[in-house]
Amino acid sequence: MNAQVLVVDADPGDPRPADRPIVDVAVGVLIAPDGAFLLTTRPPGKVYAGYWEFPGGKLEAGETVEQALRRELQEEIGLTIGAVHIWKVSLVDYPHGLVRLHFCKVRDWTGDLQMHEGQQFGWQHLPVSCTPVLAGTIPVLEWLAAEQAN
Ligand SMILES: Nc1nc2c([nH]c(=O)n2[C@H]2C[C@H](O)[C@@H](COP(=O)(O)OP(=O)(O)OP(=O)(O)O)O2)c(=O)[nH]1
Repeated sequence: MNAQVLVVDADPGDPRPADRPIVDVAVGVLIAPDGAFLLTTRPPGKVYAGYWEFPGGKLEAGETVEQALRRELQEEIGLTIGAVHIWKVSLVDYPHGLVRLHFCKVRDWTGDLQMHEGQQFGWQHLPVSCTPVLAGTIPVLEWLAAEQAN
């Protein structure tokens, strides 16, 4: 595995197989006109429940990243999104699986925000006030900070 993989909660006594399948995930970085971005908590019953992340979910068979993002944001938070700009892709090695995260910027949407899975949500600016943030999500905050510094 190359150096660009973020390894999370590694257990030296229980190495992970090198040939695990990669699970693709579409993630929405929803940015409001005032620059605030939406974070939500992982729902009860999921791995890392209660951790803060950007809304999104796994691609289903045959879906593009954009299609999956549209479906997930409708299902999870009740929003119909407009244009999707694929921004960054990262690979994260968790105990539960190896995921490839496709972070997409979204600046327009319609609908009322509804937490269909019992999540909490917050419109955040940097530095974020919510904690804990999911390990695979922390780099996004760094990318946003780097953009703001430019
Ligand atoms: N949505 C989202 N997932 C993230 C982020 N950062 C990060 O490492 N992940 C990881 C956590 C999970 O391993 C994976 C998302 O899988 P998930 O289980 O939440 O996806 P899903 O909603 O399709 O869930 P399900 O079908 O298993 O119910 O991506 C992020 O910012 N947002």
